[in-house]
Amino acid sequence: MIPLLHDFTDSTVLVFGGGTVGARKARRFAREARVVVVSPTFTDAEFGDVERVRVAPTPDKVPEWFDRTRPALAVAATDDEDLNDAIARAARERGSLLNRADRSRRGNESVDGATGGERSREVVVPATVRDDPVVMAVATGGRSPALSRYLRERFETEFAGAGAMADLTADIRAELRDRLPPEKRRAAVRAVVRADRVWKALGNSRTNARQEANSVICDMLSGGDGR
Ligand SMILES: C[C@@]1(CC(=O)O)C2=NC(=C\c3[nH]c(c(CCC(=O)O)c3CC(=O)O)Cc3[nH]c(c(CC(=O)O)c3CCC(=O)O)/C=C3\N/C(=C\2)[C@@H](CCC(=O)O)[C@]3(C)CC(=O)O)/[C@H]1CCC(=O)O
Ligand SMILES: NC(=O)c1ccc[n+]([C@@H]2O[C@H](COP(=O)([O-])OP(=O)(O)OC[C@H]3O[C@@H](n4cnc5c(N)ncnc54)[C@H](O)[C@@H]3O)[C@@H](O)[C@H]2O)c1
Repeated sequence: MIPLLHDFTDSTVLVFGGGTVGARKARRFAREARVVVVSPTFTDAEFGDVERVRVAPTPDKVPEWFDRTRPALAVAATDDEDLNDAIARAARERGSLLNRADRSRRGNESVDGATGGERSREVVVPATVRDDPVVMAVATGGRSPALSRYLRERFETEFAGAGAMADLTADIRAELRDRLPPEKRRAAVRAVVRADRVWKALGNSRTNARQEANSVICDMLSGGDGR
């Protein structure tokens, strides 16, 4: 599987299942997509700004929900395996992406009678660290979601300030565009993102970080390594 970032603006995500997992997926996609959650019961957890439909479709009724909502992505998060299989079939037939919460992937093992190729529209939801405009995603091929979560927590601590660093270096790159030749400009930006003192300064204020970055660039241009 190859990670990609997908823009869900103006798209619909159809979630089946109103349990803890359905709520987590609904929250995740509601930041961008219109989300419809279909389930006979809804847990107390936060679902975000979503449309809830309180029904329990049988497998033969699932395609109607796809026709009604035309989802870019469907999430099968019910505790009913036959229903999750029907959701997977409908997603394949209608050309929607599919996220199955009830199956970790083990090689090409058959799921709902699908062959490896037929699972080509399946997606895994990774553990995600977001510090806009930076996003980091972790997956384990479905083998160990607990490890994904642990690594995500480590990244959150280790890379605090990454969003601010992206903004800072974007500004620097724009300002150096007319002042340095491309090779030197790239070297300057690389020196800044690698400089511990800039990361430390980002924890205090952006003004400090900018000053540290300028000094790293001066050092670099005069032959030092900038750290
Ligand atoms: C990353 C994250 C994103 C999210 O869901 O938002 C996510 N699971 C998270 C947490 C988590 N899930 C589970 C535990 C308990 C510990 C454990 O079992 O490991 C914990 C940890 C916890 O809760 O602490 C149990 C579990 N998960 C799946 C199954 C079914 C199965 O394996 O058959 C079962 C067993 C059910 C059972 O039998 O009990 C399946 C999937 N879970 C995935 C994603 C996909 C694979 C991602 C990958 O490749 O790593 C995949 C395949 C499908 C999907 O959902 O996309 C989110 C962390 C968010 C965060 O905190 O950052
Ligand atoms: N991806 C993950 O991280 C993860 C974690 C734990 C469990 N799981 C798997 O995901 C499934 C869901 O987990 P959960 O903890 O949210 O379970 P849960 O039992 O809390 O929730 C299941 C939901 O499905 C709903 N449902 C039942 N029949 C339905 C129907 N016909 N149509 C629509 N909705 C229906 C139930 O009302 C309930 O809201 C589990 O069965 C498990 O296999 C995945």
